[in-house]
Amino acid sequence: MNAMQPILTLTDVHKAFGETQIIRGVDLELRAGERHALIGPNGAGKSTVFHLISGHYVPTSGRIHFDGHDIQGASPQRINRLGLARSFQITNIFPKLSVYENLRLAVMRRHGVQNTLWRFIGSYPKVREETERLLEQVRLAARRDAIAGELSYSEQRSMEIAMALASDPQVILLDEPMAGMSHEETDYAVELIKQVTQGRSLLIVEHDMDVVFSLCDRISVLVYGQVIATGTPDEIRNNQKVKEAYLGEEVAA
Ligand SMILES: Nc1ncnc2c1ncn2[C@@H]1O[C@H](COP(=O)(O)OP(=O)(O)OP(=O)(O)O)[C@@H](O)[C@H]1O
Repeated sequence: MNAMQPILTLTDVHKAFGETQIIRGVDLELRAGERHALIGPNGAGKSTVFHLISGHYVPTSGRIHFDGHDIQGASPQRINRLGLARSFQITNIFPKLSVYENLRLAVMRRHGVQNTLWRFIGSYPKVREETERLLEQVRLAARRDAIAGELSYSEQRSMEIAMALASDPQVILLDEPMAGMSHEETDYAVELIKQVTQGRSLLIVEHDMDVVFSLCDRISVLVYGQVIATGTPDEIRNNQKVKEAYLGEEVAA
């Protein structure tokens, strides 16, 4: 991985729903190995940008380049196979299966072993090993036999991160991973995210400014469908345009 090199680049990306322009020429660069936050007021278009990157929405125009590939218009499955994973709140978790079984399924998916018995048998020890490693990584080893649907709120968030890691992605997208967490849970999740994103790139949407400023190397500010500034936490804190357009007291604080 070549630090400072962009691994994901959005160039003049637009998205309209009917007549309504929501994303109005977004330029955004995620560098290899960095932790990057996308912040902005409610309705600025942050989730829409994530949907565009992950292939759930097709841009109206513009270019999305990921690790040597143009991915605008590609399917979410193809984008995931290329090495970009997005943590979804609970959607691809089977609530009645155990934590271990869920993670094993996610790991098996990566190895393409769900269909072929012979390949499944051949790679089984590897699947087990990787599943165990994931459990350790997100500190859920003690909860391996718990039913996924019965995990505490913050354990569920850890599990979603593990599900995203199962594909061994170069880039991880996290959409408000701390939403609804207590202060202690948030501190714990920040440490966890720091640890599991080592050697990967992170793009995160998060409303908790303490989290954003302590976790991220760089921040991009999205206002009304456009990135108005990108920089280090200090640069963003002192950026006049950002202060005026959006954060004001929060950034100055
Ligand atoms: N599928 C859709 N069809 C029409 N309008 C949409 C669609 N998805 C999002 N929008 C609109 O686009 C705008 C941006 O929404 P988006 O959820 O991307 O903002 P956000 O920055 O993530 O907001 P928040 O911080 O509140 O989550 C909103 O006005 C929303 O109503």
